[in-house]
Amino acid sequence: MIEIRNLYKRYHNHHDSPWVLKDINLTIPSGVSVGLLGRNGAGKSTLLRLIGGMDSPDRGDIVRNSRVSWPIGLAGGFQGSMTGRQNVKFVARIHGAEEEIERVVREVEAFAEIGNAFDEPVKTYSSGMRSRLAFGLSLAFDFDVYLSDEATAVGDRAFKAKAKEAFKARVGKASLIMVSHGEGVLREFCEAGIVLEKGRAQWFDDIEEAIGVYHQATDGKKVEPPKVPTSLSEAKQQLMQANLEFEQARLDYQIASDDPARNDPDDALRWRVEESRERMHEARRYVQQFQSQAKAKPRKRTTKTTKKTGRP
Ligand SMILES: Nc1ncnc2c1ncn2[C@@H]1O[C@H](COP(=O)(O)OP(=O)(O)OP(=O)(O)O)[C@@H](O)[C@H]1O
Repeated sequence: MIEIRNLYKRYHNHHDSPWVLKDINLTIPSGVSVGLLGRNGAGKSTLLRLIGGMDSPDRGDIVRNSRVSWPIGLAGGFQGSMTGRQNVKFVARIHGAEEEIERVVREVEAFAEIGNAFDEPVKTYSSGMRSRLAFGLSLAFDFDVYLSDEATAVGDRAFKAKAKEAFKARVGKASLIMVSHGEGVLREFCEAGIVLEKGRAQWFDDIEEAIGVYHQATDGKKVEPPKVPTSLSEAKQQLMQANLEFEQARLDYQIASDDPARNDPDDALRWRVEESRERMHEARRYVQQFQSQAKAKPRKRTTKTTKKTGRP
């Protein structure tokens, strides 16, 4: 269980600087995976860092009765002049896993899949390679609660799939507190949700309810959880809708990318494109499934009957 009591946080220590988080009171039960939602700048990463003990609150307390990870994939802590292998050994040693160093190194090397670069200095890595190393490192240790800040957004499709599998393998043994703009990812991994709005936090036992409240607060939209189609025509209708949503998301992303005032479209737009593409693929799979079922079904033989006798 993690208890957060009367927590306040702001970044500049003069009195008129705004509170990023004010008077947060939450109890996160053991074994419950939680999604953190809120618009850009709402304080999600700040809260996650505070829970992980990487930063301290201005007021209030966080009581952790379980082993809590650092945010998965946090790549900032590596020593640039040391190789990936040396960094991993170093962390394993300070984490008190002296007798397990070889296992940790093996697991991180296998997970990160960065080839010979594992023995090159980390300062030569791309940000994706750093994230892979950091992701592998977090997962090589057993925690009761893993913290994840957009960690599933790292890497290409294959790596994302692998990251998801790694998370799934831990469900049951450990829980997650996850920040993501990807609602599909939150639905997949979290049961409960916390919505941050104007420095305050609201707890929901059901992630679906949290997603609904978040949308209501940000864009006034009512969202429905994705439905499994029950017929070919329903599947086709969903595919048409998914195509439209994908095109719209792509257009919004393109407009934001072309806008010289924004140097980078935000994560929320990127996630919308990714997720609507996923939904489109899924909708297409359902259509194909119904079509092949229809083909496989033996057609009912219609036997002609004569009107008068009723006999064939
Ligand atoms: N190190 C820092 N120094 C000063 N201000 C900061 C720092 N980190 C975050 N902030 C500010 O605190 C607020 C909350 O930031 P935070 O990154 O926690 O939000 P977030 O909800 O995770 O946002 P996003 O969805 O954009 O990642 C923002 O206004 C941000 O500018």
